[in-house]
Amino acid sequence: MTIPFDDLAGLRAVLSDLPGPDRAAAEKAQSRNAQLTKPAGSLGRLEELATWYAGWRGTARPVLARPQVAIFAANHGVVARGVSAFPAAVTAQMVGNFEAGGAAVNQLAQTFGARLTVHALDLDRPTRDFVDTAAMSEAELVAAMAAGWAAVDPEADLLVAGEMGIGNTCSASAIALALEGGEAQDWTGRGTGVDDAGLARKAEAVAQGIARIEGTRDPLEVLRQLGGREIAAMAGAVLAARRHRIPVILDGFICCAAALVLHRAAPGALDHAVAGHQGAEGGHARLLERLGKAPLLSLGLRLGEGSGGVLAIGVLRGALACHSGMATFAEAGVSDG
Ligand SMILES: O=C(O)c1ccc[n+]([C@@H]2O[C@H](COP(=O)([O-])O)[C@@H](O)[C@H]2O)c1
Ligand SMILES: Cc1cc2nc[nH]c2cc1C
Repeated sequence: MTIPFDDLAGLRAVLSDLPGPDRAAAEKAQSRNAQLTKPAGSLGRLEELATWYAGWRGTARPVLARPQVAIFAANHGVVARGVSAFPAAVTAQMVGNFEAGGAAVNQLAQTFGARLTVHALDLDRPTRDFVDTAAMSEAELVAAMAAGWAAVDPEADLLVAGEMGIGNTCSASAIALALEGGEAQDWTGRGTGVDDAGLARKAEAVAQGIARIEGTRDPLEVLRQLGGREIAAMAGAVLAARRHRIPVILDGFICCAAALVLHRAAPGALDHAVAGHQGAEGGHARLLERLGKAPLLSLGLRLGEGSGGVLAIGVLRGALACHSGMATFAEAGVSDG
């Protein structure tokens, strides 16, 4: 599908015209759920998950056939400030590892039957250091969001958006602080594992970046100012999924910061998304609260690369297998009470 925007005005137009779920399909799914051979409500959140998925796919008895995991990679100028435990070169090295099948997400995607696509975004051209200046120009922001949009397979029936980018927890923290307020420390965590001095440098970079753009509230402008490309691309991908009515499972802190931009830009923009997990990164739990999303899993992950979102495909698969495969009371000849 062609990309329906080539500038910020076009992006805003897309955000103001988001499709909703198929309510009739969701109602049919709800009524099927009520007839399945189990005490009402006994499958807990699996029941609402199946109904939610049915509504977005427009069918009362859906199956999950073509999940896609899209990983976006980019580099960050702010890394020069010593805000990560790893050097920027690791971003490109890990892209090679994804392509060779050697990363955690490769194993998880294979285990949960998802197709993995990897999208490296101008790795040789890091975004500018957001402490000093805007991370991206308008054209760069639009290009990164368009890359995210284009990465989504319109035939997919589930999207997990993931990322790889040394330094990107710093950028994600700054975005969260700009949009949600509070103190830099509230949103700044250890990322790949920085020590106390690194954590202090990181919180300082976040605070300075926010001071530089003081008063900027527009979510897309916050994203342009604070970067990075993979965060913008994830936002573009989640938006494209909405256009195709493809349900989304969100991953960790950085993915949720990308989602937050959409959430603040258009109320309800994340209705087609669930939170895959709550990770260990400082600020992720708070961010999920602000998104109004309860995580499906809580495993102490802080890897990124879509890992927690892919694990949650297993939960969704379980929910849909029960919903679409179970017998009704009438079919099984079981007394319904
Ligand atoms: O997803 C998360 O919550 C998460 C938490 C901590 C680190 N990461 C990953 O680690 C990298 C960013 O960490 P850092 O310390 O370089 O900012 C990036 O590649 C992320 O995928 C991811
Ligand atoms: C090795 C490594 C793998 C990653 N995967 C996602 N972020 C990462 C960061 C590092 C450092």
